[in-house]
Amino acid sequence: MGQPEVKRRRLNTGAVAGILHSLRQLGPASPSRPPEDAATSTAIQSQILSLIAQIAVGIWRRHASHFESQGASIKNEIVAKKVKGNLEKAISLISEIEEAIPLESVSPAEVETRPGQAKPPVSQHKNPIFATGTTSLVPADDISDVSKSFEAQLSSLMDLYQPPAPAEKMGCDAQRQQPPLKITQPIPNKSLSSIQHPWSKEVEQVLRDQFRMTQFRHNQLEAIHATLAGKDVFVLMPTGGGKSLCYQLPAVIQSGKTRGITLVISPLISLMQDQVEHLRAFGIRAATFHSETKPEDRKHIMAALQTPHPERHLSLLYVTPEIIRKSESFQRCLETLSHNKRLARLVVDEAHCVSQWGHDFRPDYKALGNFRKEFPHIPLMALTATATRNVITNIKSHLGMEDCETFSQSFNRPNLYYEVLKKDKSTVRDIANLIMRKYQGKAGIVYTLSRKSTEKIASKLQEFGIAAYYYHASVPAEEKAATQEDWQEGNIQVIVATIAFGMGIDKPDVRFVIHESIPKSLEGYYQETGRAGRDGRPSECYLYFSGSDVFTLRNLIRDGDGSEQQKARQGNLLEKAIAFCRNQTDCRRVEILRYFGESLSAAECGATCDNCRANDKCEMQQDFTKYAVAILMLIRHRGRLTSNQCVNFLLGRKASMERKGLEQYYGMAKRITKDDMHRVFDRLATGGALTENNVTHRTSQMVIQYFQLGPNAHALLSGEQSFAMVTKTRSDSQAALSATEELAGKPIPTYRRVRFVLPAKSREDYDSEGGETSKYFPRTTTHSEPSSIVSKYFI
Ligand SMILES: Nc1ncnc2c1ncn2[C@@H]1O[C@H](COP(=O)(O)OP(=O)(O)OP(=O)(O)O)[C@@H](O)[C@H]1O
Repeated sequence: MGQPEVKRRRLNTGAVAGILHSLRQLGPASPSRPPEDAATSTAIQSQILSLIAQIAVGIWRRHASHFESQGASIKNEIVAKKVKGNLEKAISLISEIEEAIPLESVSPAEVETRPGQAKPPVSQHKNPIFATGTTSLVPADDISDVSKSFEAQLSSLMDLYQPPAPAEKMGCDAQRQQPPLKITQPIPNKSLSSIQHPWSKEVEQVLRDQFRMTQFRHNQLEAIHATLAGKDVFVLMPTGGGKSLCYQLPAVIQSGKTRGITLVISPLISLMQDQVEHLRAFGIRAATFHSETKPEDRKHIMAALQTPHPERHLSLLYVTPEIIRKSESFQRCLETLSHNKRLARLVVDEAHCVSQWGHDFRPDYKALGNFRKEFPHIPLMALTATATRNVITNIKSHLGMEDCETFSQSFNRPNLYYEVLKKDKSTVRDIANLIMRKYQGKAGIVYTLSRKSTEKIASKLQEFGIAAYYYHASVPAEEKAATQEDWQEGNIQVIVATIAFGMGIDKPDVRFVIHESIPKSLEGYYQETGRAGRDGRPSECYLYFSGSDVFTLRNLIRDGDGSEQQKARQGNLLEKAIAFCRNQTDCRRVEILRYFGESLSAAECGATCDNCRANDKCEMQQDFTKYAVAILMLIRHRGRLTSNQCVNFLLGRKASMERKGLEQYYGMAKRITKDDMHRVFDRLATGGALTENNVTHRTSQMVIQYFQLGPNAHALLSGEQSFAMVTKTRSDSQAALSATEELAGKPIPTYRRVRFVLPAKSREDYDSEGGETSKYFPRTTTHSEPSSIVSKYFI
């Protein structure tokens, strides 16, 4: 029987228009909705609009040949309409494009034999939005790929847009049952009245009257309840998610299980001061205590802490970890506080600084490990926006809070677009053009590696007429504050900075973050890009990648003062960042989230990264079964292995592993790239063929990320299942990036032969994370464990 002919389906703009009509009917803020909903509604509408524009551009790209003459102008117009927020016009332009695309007949056989794609059922689309008239949907169609991801995102946005449920049905339980909210917006219509705790009423009142907020964001209330109940709490929230409220609000509650002062450890003096000013504006008593606090203020604070009711003088005290470590008189105050049962909790902000495994370890944070031993009954709260699973294990074990309540949230920042570009001699000019073309009057940050290059790039941008200014650790404090303020107020458009700039920045409308050079780790990259789009509106992140930057960073690590183990750790973080840059296949959003142990389907990216958007990819389905099985066999043989041990052995690279009995596997993957082998490994882990087992090393306290066989290993080992992976390359950029790869991809031994040592002067030119901190918390060589190999140079 002849198979029916199907037609490629187009995006149904009529249905899209229908959705927008319903959105308008729902209204931005109906009288029954609390005011915060208006912001939510606007943010959702703007995301829907952005999706529509992305689809339009996607369709245009895929069918550019049909619009030789008018294509570019239509695309530009759509982008312009998107910027102006004109929904109707954007939709009608999509229709115009659609009209120009002829429906093509495709035989099912052709659809089925397309390489690298699963067999699609030829059926009507399940979602009525996309099931149109008589035209059948062929999911393998490239347009429907776009519409599928659009559909997924749109339906989750529509879920957020549901009319409010009756107040009595909402409450703590109702909120817990909600799927994790990926957009960091206040949870709409959450009733506070049904929360049953002795402190519930007071919490509600303080939120409204003192913090002047109407809603809690995702996990805030849960974290507050847990700490008020005297439990240890670990809060993982994306940048800008609202971590501060989780400890600031409980600090003023009188009806919790623990009373008195909330002690907050924070790594940056300027950050503390901002927080204290903010709290004082709300009428909350707060103070800072650090190396620069005037003696009379210190005396005053310490006297207050020793009174029977210190909370009458202070609710929150922000201190640097260095004070906890060094000041004996402060230690005595803490003992008195604890003895008087007036130390309500210890809060460790930016808790990733505790972990030597993380990207921004601070030796002074290490001393916090003693707190639990000295004050076993004081509840702890640790908060961070960037921590991989093993860093989390490390922080908890170091602070002695393994049994804490953990509140984690998706790290996904759906409004951010990610793109990696090739860096060459004209990069600064390209950056200037990009800013002038796309970001007229919009704020942004350009990150670069060295202090000198911040100054050079800023002056180059100024030559183009861009209001740019530099910022790095050795800029005098007053100038730094003035630069930040000017940028915050819009007098400076672009800050060109080392990583010294950023911690604690709460500017909502940063529209772009450009990395002019590769970041030292993906945690750093996530944190730095996280400064864009805190208002939830679409914003872009560009990273310029070059082999010479990799070369510089590898040498900085190699020539650092740390132990071999520490260098290996720093090297590992950098290698992951390099692999991310060189990857032209996988969705960048998926890769970032995978790094933090979170899984997301590429469809959910909705073409908001360069790899998902690229239409010049050449796809190939490759069978990697023998390599996947080899990984599993090695791990079965050894019980557990790290991904590097395993991959290096198969690649035939220097491996510490005993080869006896495993000779057949050593070097068997020589022809495969290291990145592809890591991709195979990662996919086995996400597919359940491997399971992660993080182990804290007893003596060094390092967390080692081991992998063991997982429940789905058997199917591969028994030959029941094969393992294929799509490899894609991008035709134009491939040549360009592989040229840089030639340098970047070279193993370290090559550099050893041509020993390259950065002159000491140039090493000083690089900043560590929170470069300002180094000034206040000098990391001297007397410390046995330097904070970070790279940062050692910069202090
Ligand atoms: N429930 C809420 N309702 C409205 N605004 C809120 C709420 N919670 C926090 N905010 C606001 O959100 C912004 C970000 O909060 P906050 O500075 O605590 O984020 P963060 O998680 O510490 O971010 P980062 O990791 O980047 O420092 C602040 O302006 C804060 O006032």
